[in-house]
Amino acid sequence: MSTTPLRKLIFVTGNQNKLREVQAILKGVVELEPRAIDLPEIQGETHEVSADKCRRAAEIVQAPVITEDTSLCFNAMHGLPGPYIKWFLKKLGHQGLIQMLTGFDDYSAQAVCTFAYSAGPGSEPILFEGKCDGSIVPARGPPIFGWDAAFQPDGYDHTFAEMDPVLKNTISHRSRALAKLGAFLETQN
Ligand SMILES: O=c1nc[nH]c2c1ncn2[C@H]1C[C@H](O)[C@@H](COP(=O)(O)OP(=O)(O)OP(=O)(O)O)O1
Ligand SMILES: [Mg+2]
Repeated sequence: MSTTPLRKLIFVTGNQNKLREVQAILKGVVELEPRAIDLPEIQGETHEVSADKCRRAAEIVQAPVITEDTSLCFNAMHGLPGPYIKWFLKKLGHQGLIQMLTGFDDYSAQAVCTFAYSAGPGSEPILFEGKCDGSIVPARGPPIFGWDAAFQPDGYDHTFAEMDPVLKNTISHRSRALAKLGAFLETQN
């Protein structure tokens, strides 16, 4: 019985926690070559930020590449902070995120993950989006990965930070986006 060699792909990200999850989810599908480059990010909607990151990454590595951008969208705030969540979290912490919503009284939120694939420099990125509905809660669980401790997915009693990582990786925004990316990569050869 012959086995097809795994497809290799460069994943540009400055975030080790993302990388760990993506490697776990894509295990056996794609062999990732990580590049820890912190790409500049434009302002705009999530899909615009994602596509721009991928174009820049393809220029830098001069090869096929994937990048990813994650948004945390508060429904009460019509999707904000969205792609700017990194800076809100950095300045305000978990407690500040929930305080932002006390005036609205609506704590529902959506985690959105957008992968982008470019076949190389000058090749327009293709996007793969995954979403997970939930709510912003007082932080519970180890504060290891971003806002995981403050996000509780709908239908579960635990925050992402409290969950077994295997469970997070089966229900998360990231796993849903990667299911689409994986299916696309299967069609490429
Ligand atoms: O599943 C997640 N659970 C909790 N927090 C998360 C998750 N995924 C991203 N995050 C955090 C990281 C950063 O604070 C912001 C997204 O910003 P984002 O620009 O996509 O990530 P980043 O700058 O850390 O890495 P990259 O070099 O790939 O852009 O939300
Ligand atoms: Mg970033």
